[in-house]
Amino acid sequence: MKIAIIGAGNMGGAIARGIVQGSKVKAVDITVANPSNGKLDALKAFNPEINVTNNNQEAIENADIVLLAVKPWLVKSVLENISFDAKKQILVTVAAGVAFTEYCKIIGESATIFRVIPNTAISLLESTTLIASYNASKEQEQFMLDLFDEMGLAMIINESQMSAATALTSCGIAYVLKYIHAAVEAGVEMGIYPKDAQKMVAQSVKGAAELLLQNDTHPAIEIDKVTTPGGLTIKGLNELEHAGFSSAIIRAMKASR
Ligand SMILES: NC(=O)C1=CN([C@@H]2O[C@H](COP(=O)(O)OP(=O)(O)OC[C@H]3O[C@@H](n4cnc5c(N)ncnc54)[C@H](O)[C@@H]3O)[C@@H](O)[C@H]2O)C=CC1
Ligand SMILES: O=C(O)[C@@H]1CCC=N1
Repeated sequence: MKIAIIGAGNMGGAIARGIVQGSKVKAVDITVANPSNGKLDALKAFNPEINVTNNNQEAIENADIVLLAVKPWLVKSVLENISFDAKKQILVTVAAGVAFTEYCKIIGESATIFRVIPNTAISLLESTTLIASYNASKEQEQFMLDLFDEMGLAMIINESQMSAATALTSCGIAYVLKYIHAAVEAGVEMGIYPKDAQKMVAQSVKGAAELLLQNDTHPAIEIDKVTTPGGLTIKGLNELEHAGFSSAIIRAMKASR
């Protein structure tokens, strides 16, 4: 299985590195294309067996999968400037907010296409990756699921849920980081060194996530375990709600759909 990745940025670069560390595709079978050399040089330094090029057409020659990792507004021009073979090749795209119908207009309705939305934790193989398919067989879906499962947790969903799920996971990681940033600032104001505060908060967030993932419980049950009647936590929780915390999160998620 040969994969061409067009665009070596945050997503394309991290996916190339992630695939190399997995078991599904060999480094020699990956070719990454990017207009400038800096990111390609970094990939070569990571694993010299990865092929790199400045030429998108050269990258996709002989590829079974063409993975598009450019900004959404470049998708059309990049696809129009390569000779993608919809009979032989599978298109995988990470562009957020670009529907299957848009790709069909360029490469035809019979093409097999996957929309894949990772988040930036893919660089640590800790992504939540959403996958929607168009014209794909069960075997092709399973391959994509297995490929991205090696870079975190991958889930197959319908395209109709892609925008909402992207808000929760791919945009959502930024909202979690925003919470961490704010909590660290609170720690600094209360006299804790930023580095210490960041460790404390980040590990607390990791612990909270693990409680839910490993115990499969509800957040309210875990919150109840923390909250002593008349104690410290309830004072802070009520402050959060007076300031509209839950409402702000819900509005943020809905705004980024
Ligand atoms: N950053 C994120 O958290 C996520 C991004 N996405 C999607 O991933 C896509 C890429 O985003 P990032 O990796 O963050 O952007 P980026 O800007 O880091 O990477 C894009 C890369 O494409 C290259 N490029 C530009 N024009 C090109 C061309 N004509 N041919 C080949 N390569 C070209 C750029 O040099 C750059 O290295 C976007 O469509 C975005 O919607 C999806 C999920 C999460
Ligand atoms: O902000 C964005 O549009 C991209 C897609 C999801 C995460 N980052």
